[in-house]
Amino acid sequence: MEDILKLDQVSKKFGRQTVLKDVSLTIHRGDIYGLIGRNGAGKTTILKTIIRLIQPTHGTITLFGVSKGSAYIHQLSRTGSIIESPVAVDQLTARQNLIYYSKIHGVVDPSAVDETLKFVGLNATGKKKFKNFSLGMKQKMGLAIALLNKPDFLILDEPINGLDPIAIVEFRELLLKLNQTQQMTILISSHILEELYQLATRFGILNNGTIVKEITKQEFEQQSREFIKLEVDNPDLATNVLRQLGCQNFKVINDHLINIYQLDISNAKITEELINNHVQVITISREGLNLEQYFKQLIEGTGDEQHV
Ligand SMILES: Nc1ncnc2c1ncn2[C@@H]1O[C@H](COP(=O)(O)OP(=O)(O)OP(=O)(O)O)[C@@H](O)[C@H]1O
Repeated sequence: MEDILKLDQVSKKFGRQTVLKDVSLTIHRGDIYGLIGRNGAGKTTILKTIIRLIQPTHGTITLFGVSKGSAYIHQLSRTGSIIESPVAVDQLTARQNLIYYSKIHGVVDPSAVDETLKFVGLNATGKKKFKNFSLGMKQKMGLAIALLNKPDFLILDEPINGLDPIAIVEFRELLLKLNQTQQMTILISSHILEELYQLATRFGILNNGTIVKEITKQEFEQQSREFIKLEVDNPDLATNVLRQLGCQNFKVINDHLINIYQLDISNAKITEELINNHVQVITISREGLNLEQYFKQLIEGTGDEQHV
């Protein structure tokens, strides 16, 4: 699998504050990589070091196989980005902005402007100027500018922050389309886990400037799958009862605990059969982690329910 981006032990200090500590992460071609972290964790700093808005204090960043000098800058032309908030010219319309930025970026294909406007859904905004756009329109404008040169790698810093639920869905669909139809690799930072979960294929979890875990969505789903946690006085007898109930998929964890991964038999039925067979049920509960709980467990932090 081709690596699009690799950070190897990247650190960044601002004065005496260490903001990134030995950050290592890898993004493969075709990934939608969700960079998760609380406010101030260092997400924007990582993205800025990638696009060379700031220089790391230590470490190596390799983009499309290149890590140094003007060759790196050259590879940056294969990326598109929105860092912090989308930037466009206030006094210009959507179309005028795209014409302006296509000149700046040296985009030669004249059809790129209209195609891109249509793709992001800003083709009917007429004479409305960027300064009068809604936040959702501004994000789409930022995306359109980032897409003008048909990048292979898109870097987005909290692009859905502040968007209403419909705008979030629209934005998500645009990104999925880019990934699925144009094989665009996407790095997206966010602290809105639920949203990122629906989009990303891999996650990097950042806490206090350190990547504490990289995990694919598939691995996460395996680790977080629901199961029944059964605590009993006699696991040997309990497993016989489970088999009699037609349950094959369970694991004895220790001399009290059994995890049951087959969820088609109710807790009530299991409890009833165990009691009938003189097994004492100490506790029985459904377990499983969503991304938010997983994240909280990893960083052992606090936060509100939706946003960490
Ligand atoms: N140019 C700078 N000079 C000094 N400190 C900075 C600078 N840029 C960022 N920081 C500090 O680095 C830390 C990480 O900031 P960063 O913006 O990367 O976090 P973040 O994870 O993107 O947060 P948020 O979700 O709030 O955007 C913060 O403590 C911030 O104050």
